Amino acid sequence: MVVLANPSVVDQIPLLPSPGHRDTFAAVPVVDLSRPGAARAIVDACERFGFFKVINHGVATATMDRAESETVKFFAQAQAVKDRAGPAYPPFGYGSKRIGLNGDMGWLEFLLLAYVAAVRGVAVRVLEKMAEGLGIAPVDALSAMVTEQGSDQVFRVNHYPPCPALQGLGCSATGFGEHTDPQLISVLRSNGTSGLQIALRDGAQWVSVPSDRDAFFVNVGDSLQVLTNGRFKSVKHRVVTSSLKSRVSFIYFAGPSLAQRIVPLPELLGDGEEILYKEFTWGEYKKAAYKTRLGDNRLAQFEK
Ligand SMILES: C=C1C[C@]23C[C@@]1(O)CC[C@H]2[C@@]12CC[C@H](O)[C@@](C)(C(=O)O1)[C@H]2[C@@H]3C(=O)O
Ligand SMILES: O=C(O)CCC(=O)C(=O)O
Ligand SMILES: [Fe+2]
Repeated sequence: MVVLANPSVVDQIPLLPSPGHRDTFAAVPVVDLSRPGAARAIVDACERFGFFKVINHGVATATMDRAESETVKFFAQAQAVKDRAGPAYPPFGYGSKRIGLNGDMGWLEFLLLAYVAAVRGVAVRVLEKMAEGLGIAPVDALSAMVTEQGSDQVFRVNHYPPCPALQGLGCSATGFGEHTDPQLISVLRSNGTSGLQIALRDGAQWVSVPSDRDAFFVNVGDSLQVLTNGRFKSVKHRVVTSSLKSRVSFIYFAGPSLAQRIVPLPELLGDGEEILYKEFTWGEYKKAAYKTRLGDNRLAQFEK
C-alpha cells in the first residue's frame, strides 16, 4: 500500500504505476515529411498504432521554443493571476486539475485556445500525405475538413507540475487519464519531459513514448477511425506525471466544421464492405463526447 507524506496534495488524483525503462516504446514509427515515402509510412503507422512521430515538419524550432517559454512564464504566475484567464469551460481559457465537465481529475493545469497557425500547417500536410497514401482524390479531401471556414479547431497547452509527494513510492499521479481524442487527428509537441503513454494490443499494454522536443507526435482520433471505417484506430493514450520534472505539451486538435458528416469515405470501402458506424455530424459527435467521462468508449453509441 502507498503511504503518502502529504496525501492532501494528490488525494483526488488517480495514481498509476511509475513507468520503468522496460516500458519504453523504442519503435515509435517515424515519418520524415520531406521524403517521398511519407504518405505510405503514415498509412502504415495509422493502421498499426494510430500514432506516429513527424520529423522535418518545417516548423522552426525557435517558433516552438518561443511558445514554450511564453507558456512557462504564464504558468509560473500566481494562482490568482492565472485564474483570471479562466474558466476553461465554456469554451476556452485556463483550467486546473478538472478535465472536462464530468468529474475527471489530473495533476495538471492547462489553457484551451482557439487557433495556432504553425501547428495547424503540420496537421494539414499530414492529412494531405494521408489522402495520398490512401489513394483518395483530391489531395485535400481530408485536409479541407480542417482548413474550411468554421472548422472546429482547439489548441491546448498542458502543464504537468512535478509531484514530489510521490517520489520513491513506485507510483505517479495521473496527469491526463486514458482516453482517445474525438477529432480527426491531434498534433502534439512537448518539452524534453516524457510522460505520454500509448496503449498497445487493445489496451493490454501501456508503453512510454520517449520525448523529442524537435518532433511532432500525431494521434489518430475517433472521427478518422470512422472516416476509414475502422481501418485506422483512434489510439488510447494518457499522461503519467514525474515526481521531479515538469512537462509542458502543446496539442492541436484538428476537428472539422460542426455540420461535417462523419461517414466512411466511399473510396475506402471494399466491395460489399459493411459500414461499421451510424451516420453522424461532427457537431452531434462532439456534443455526445462532452457528456462522457475521459476513459469512456465514445464511439460505442455510434456503432451499428
Ligand atoms: C472528459 C472530457 C474532457 C474532454 C471532453 C470530455 O467530456 C471527453 C473528451 C475530452 C477531450 C480529449 C481530447 C482533448 O483534450 C479535448 C479538448 C477534447 O476535445 O476531448 C478533451 C475535452 C476537454 O478537456 O474538454
Ligand atoms: O499533454 C499531453 O501530453 C497529452 C494530453 C492529451 O492527450 C490531451 O490533451 O488530449
Ligand atoms: Fe489526448
